[in-house]
Amino acid sequence: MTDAALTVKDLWKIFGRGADKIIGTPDADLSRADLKAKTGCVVGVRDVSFEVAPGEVFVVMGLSGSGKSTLVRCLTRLIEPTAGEVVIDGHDITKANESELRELRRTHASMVFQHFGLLPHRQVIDNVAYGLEVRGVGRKERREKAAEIVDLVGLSGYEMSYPDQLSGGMQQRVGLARALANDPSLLLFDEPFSALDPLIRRDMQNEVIRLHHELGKTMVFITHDLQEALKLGDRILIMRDGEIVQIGTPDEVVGAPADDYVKDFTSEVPKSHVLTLKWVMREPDGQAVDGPVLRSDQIVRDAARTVLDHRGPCRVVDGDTVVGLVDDEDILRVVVAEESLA
Ligand SMILES: Nc1ncnc2c1ncn2[C@@H]1O[C@H](COP(=O)(O)OP(=O)(O)OP(=O)(O)O)[C@@H](O)[C@H]1O
Repeated sequence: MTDAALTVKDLWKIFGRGADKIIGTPDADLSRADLKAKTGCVVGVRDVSFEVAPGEVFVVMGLSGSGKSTLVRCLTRLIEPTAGEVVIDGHDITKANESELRELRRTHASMVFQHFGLLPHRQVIDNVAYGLEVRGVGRKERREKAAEIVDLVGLSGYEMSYPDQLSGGMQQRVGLARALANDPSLLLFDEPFSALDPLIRRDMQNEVIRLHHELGKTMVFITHDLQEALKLGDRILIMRDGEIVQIGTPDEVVGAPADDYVKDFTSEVPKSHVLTLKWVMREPDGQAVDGPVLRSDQIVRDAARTVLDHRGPCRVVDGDTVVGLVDDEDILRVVVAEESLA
């Protein structure tokens, strides 16, 4: 038993007839293309395991067709997994019967979709209150709760509007409010901002960050956009052909990409915005050093001014221990590499 908010163990989804007979046979080791050619079945998710800690923002990213949507839908059995285990908040989703599953979806895991899925004939307030209504919460109480959440997502004044009177960004705020109204322990986002204009999209990302600070909910966020993943994620799972290629913090994914697929994703990222000093520092050489002391988990860009303003190397610490030194050259190496990309 772990205290993870979400545990996914040996999860498989194979689409097609006879899919459940493939796992455990040599055919399960075939590549996606070979399995399709031999059996007609398509691997959506292949033997995926990971844990998400309470309060963590866990991003799943990969190119189109890599299996992100299938994975997130398997978490609440909107798609039935072929094999494996999913435990949310101590509840084994894979063993739940229909009514337990409905209850789990209502109270433990809410989903925000790209196509908002709002009820067009209902006002904002009743869209947000819908989940509470289904749970049998009385009209007065659910409207009060919904009004609170509408305010929380910045939609005060629009309670009585209908979805088609709102912009895409605002509709997605309603989607977010509706998911939050159930007070779930886990929020699942399936590419929620992909259809929005870049500026609105940025606003919504900031909104998610703000809500996360305020509410501390555990989040699983699907995206194909690395910038979005780096901005939001405490950790990022990178998928290809249904499989995990790498799981790491943003600086690990950028600083030590697992293979060329990940390297390709990260090659255009401004490294100084993501890498921490840990990735650029040198070994301490035993010489006495004075001046500024910086934390190893500080982002290079944020530390740059201090380092560049100081003559000679600065100490980098982990707690009380000096773990390295950085000087102008170490900082400039990252920044100059970045400029050569531009
Ligand atoms: N119902 C289905 N039947 C057969 N194959 C499917 C089905 N749903 C998805 N697939 C296949 O499973 C693989 C993973 O698809 P999935 O939609 O999960 O990828 P994705 O990473 O979410 O892509 P996108 O970003 O385009 O949504 C793809 O090869 C897809 O064609």
